[in-house]
Amino acid sequence: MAGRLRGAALAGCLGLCGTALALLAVVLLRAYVLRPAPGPRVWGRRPELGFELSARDRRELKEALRGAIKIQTVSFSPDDQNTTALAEFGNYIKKVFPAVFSAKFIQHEIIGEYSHLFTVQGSDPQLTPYMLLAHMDVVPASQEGWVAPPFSAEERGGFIYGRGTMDNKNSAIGILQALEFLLRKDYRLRRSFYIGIGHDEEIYGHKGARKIADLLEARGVKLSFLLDEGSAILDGFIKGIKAPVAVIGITEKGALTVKLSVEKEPGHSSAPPKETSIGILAGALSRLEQNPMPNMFGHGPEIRTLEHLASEFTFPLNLIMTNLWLFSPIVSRILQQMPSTNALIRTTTAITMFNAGIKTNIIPPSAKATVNFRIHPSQKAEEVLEIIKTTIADDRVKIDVQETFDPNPISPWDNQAFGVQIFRRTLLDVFPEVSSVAPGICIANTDSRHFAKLTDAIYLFNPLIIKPDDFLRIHGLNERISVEGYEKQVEFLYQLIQNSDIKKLPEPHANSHEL
Ligand SMILES: CCCCCCCCCCCCCCCC(=O)N[C@@H](Cc1ccccc1)C(=O)O
Ligand SMILES: [Zn+2]
Ligand SMILES: [Zn+2]
Repeated sequence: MAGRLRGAALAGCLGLCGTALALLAVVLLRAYVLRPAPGPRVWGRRPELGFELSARDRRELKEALRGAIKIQTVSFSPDDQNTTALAEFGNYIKKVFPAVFSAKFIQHEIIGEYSHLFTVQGSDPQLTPYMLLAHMDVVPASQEGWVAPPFSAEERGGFIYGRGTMDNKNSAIGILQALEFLLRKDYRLRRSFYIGIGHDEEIYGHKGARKIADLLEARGVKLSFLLDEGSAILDGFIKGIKAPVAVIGITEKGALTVKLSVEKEPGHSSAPPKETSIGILAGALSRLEQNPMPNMFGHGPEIRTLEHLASEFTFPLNLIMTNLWLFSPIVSRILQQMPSTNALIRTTTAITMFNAGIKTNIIPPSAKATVNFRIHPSQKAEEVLEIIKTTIADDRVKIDVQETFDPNPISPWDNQAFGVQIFRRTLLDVFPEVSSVAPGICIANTDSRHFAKLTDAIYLFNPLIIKPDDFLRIHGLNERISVEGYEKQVEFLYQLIQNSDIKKLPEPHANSHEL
């Protein structure tokens, strides 16, 4: 009997060890043998024109950006914009980019009073055009807390400081600068493209980008791809990855802004009711904050980001990332620890405004708050609204939806995706230190969502190397760009325009490490 028991225990143990070993074997096999091929391509041609800058070009490039930063194109709210500055910006680009404005094959139109649309006619009408998008308006900036005033464009230690240096005059001016340099070198464009520069991106883009999109749609335009702001070359954002990695947004989150309000009879504060409007609203807000929206890791493209970057991680994280089918619970717990990575895996909840009370001894008649949700790609606004109602669970709290839109559809990311291959090629040309290019999610919103009817290939990427510290400067204090970083951005755009002139993508080549 004892022998039989021992035998059974041994068999059980062997079974368990066997299962563990088999699991380990599968993990290793998947990690090292079954890794998906990155899909490299062989590109015969290099951009025709190299990006060599004279001292004069360098000065001109820097001063063009600095001049634009000094124009205070601030969007305060949908009905409060600095329209004088928006008009000045239009005059400014005309002055600074004479070749762009005088080329016979470039049509310039002003849309919605202040936005700009450039139609650059290439020599080959058979090639489907693409579009580069940017915006000129900026969010307000406080005067305090900056090392140099936010509209001074002061240069310090190799950086230009100012509102808009990263979001997003660097793109607006950078695109025009790249085209200006190409035109001055008599580059003959083959593929047509559009440049859109919106004037109200920071307040939803209804008068600028939306109108540009409507006009192009009415003209029957279809785009091979569209590139806008929204992600970057990330350096130090992800624990365990040392090298900078290019994460290109293939979708952006949706948004839902709700106004919550509670109305109550006012009265004398000496005999207060059990609950005031402020107390009731504060309770509702606290419930929203204490009960974050569900963790959706694995239901959206965030999992593809990690899979693409798996080989960038050091051991044993590389093993974990290659086997997310097994380790995703641990990974999702790690991701939710940092605000920027937490934003990738769930709909975020941000209480952004709170107003209540009129005098120290009056029971407040009303309390109001605004809560801004950014919706994970796997959810819809309607679903999020239901969760909000259930979480608040108090009929005294009135919920008004202010603005809402669902997440963008997911753009293609494969060997046939023209834009993706062009970005990869251009990154290789301009940022050789970047070894991985991965699809990702834009955690904020951009003007690009207005263009969904013109293309299914919308990509969000700024060719700038940014560190977590830089991310805090966007909409924050001391927004800045390094002069070198801006030169690289212009170089990227300069080469991207040339690379896009390719007729057809080269065939994938299994053994090449070019891309
Ligand atoms: C892996 C970790 C990921 C970290 C992400 C780092 C990404 C860095 C690039 C960030 C670019 C952000 C672009 C922001 C554009 C922007 O500010 N959009 C605004 C637009 C808007 C304005 C009013 C109301 C709704 C929406 C916004 O989203 O608030
Ligand atoms: Zn922006
Ligand atoms: Zn912004």
